[in-house]
Amino acid sequence: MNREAPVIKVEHIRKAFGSKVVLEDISLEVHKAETFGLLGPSGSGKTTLVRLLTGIDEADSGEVHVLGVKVPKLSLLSQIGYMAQSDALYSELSAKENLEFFASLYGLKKEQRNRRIKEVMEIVGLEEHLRKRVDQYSGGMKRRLSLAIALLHEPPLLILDEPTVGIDPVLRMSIWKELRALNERGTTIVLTTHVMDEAEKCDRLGMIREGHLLAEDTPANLLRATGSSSIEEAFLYYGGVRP
Ligand SMILES: Nc1ncnc2c1ncn2[C@@H]1O[C@H](COP(=O)(O)OP(=O)(O)OP(=O)(O)O)[C@@H](O)[C@H]1O
Repeated sequence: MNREAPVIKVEHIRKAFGSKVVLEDISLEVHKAETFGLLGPSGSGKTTLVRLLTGIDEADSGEVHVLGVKVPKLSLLSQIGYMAQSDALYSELSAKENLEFFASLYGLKKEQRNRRIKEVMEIVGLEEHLRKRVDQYSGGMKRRLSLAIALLHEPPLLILDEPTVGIDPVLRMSIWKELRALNERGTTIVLTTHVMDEAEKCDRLGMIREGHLLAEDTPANLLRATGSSSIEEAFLYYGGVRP
């Protein structure tokens, strides 16, 4: 049992776009140094939920607290490394210039900035492409650069929207290793995925479908509770598909 105050506390949030309800009565907690995965099919509301956590969007009702502060709060942004699904990069600039821009935004001093740029580019395996313009990057390379930017200022909370889409299995494995190392150093991670084997790697999983949180527990407990042999089967169980 984790007795520290949760890093994220979501209470009964609801979000609609026009008449379409996208999230309905979602409550969950994420604790320090865990990796919490949001698993759900396309359109289930994962991106909407993580955007509410960052404060980019606001819920219609309910509350979100991050690191003890009610969201949205501008000062929280320096505490969060957010990797959006669509890459927010300056394509006419080099990777280095992009990283320098974000580093200055986060107030990193020159020495720290240079050290971190080197470190994060090594983590994502792009150190050889530092000076290349982003418009010459492949889709997967852009994803990796976006992840590097999210890691740049060593935030205590990482919110990653589909971080490994378009990334090859070898690099994906090394990124997971790095995420684990970050956990061990105290970083809390929330990520979205619809890849089942990736979901299994999370400490806890929230299964989301059509804006409802179907279940939330460790992968092992979800398997046990549903008598499933795979996370995919457990997801189908909670979704009402019983073999
Ligand atoms: N700004 C918006 N205006 C209107 N509808 C929106 C908006 N943003 C999201 N939606 C709708 O909300 C629903 C949930 O979208 P969301 O992007 O959160 O899903 P997702 O689970 O992240 O999907 P994916 O895995 O494909 O990214 C979808 O039906 C989407 O069309």
